[in-house]
Amino acid sequence: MKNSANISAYVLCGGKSTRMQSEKGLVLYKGKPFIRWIVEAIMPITSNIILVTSNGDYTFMGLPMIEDTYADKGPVGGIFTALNHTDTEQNLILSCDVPKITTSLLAKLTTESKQKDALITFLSDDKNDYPLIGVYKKKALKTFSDAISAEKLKLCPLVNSISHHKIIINTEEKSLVQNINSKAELHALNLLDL
Ligand SMILES: Nc1nc2c(ncn2[C@@H]2O[C@H](COP(=O)(O)OP(=O)(O)OP(=O)(O)O)[C@@H](O)[C@H]2O)c(=O)[nH]1
Repeated sequence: MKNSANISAYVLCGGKSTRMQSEKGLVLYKGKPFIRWIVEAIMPITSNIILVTSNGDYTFMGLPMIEDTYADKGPVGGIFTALNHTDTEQNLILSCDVPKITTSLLAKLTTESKQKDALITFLSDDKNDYPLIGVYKKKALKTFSDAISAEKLKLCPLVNSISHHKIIINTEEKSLVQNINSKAELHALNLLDL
């Protein structure tokens, strides 16, 4: 069931892709660009999907695109741009480097987020937080604006410093949230999942 009136989705496609050395959201997993895998996983949750990027190479997706309000502020700047733009309380925010993400994991995230008062709900495991697979309330905007003013641009400490709820993923789900940052990781992914 679509609930596009209640939730927006923003995929962050900015940054430098230094480790991948080519635009991360456009590299191929099983012959399909990362961005397409991610958007297809989001579609059953909401059709209100926006890409946060100024890179015209993403226009083939046929989705709205918005530019960062503040350039070169990393994911914190991308999230600010999304929360400043949105007109929904709930906002699914994803990075463009998680091609194995699934609709069912995103549905778990969005459902739990609605039941919690926390400003941010995101996935986590025993070692890592995954704040770029998260739901951010519009009310979190001030946190991001303050962080940019103070040049506090590290996302993990920031999300842990305000009201948040972590959804602990199980062992099988760990491979679904893997972010692919380099050519070596991409190569391994395509080899393992052939
Ligand atoms: N809109 C926007 N997205 C960003 C920005 N910086 C990073 N991102 C996105 O945030 C996610 C995580 O990015 P990182 O892996 O931390 O950084 P990166 O610049 O993409 O890659 P590296 O240069 O290899 O660190 C990815 O989806 C990026 O596209 C930014 O300044 N603006």
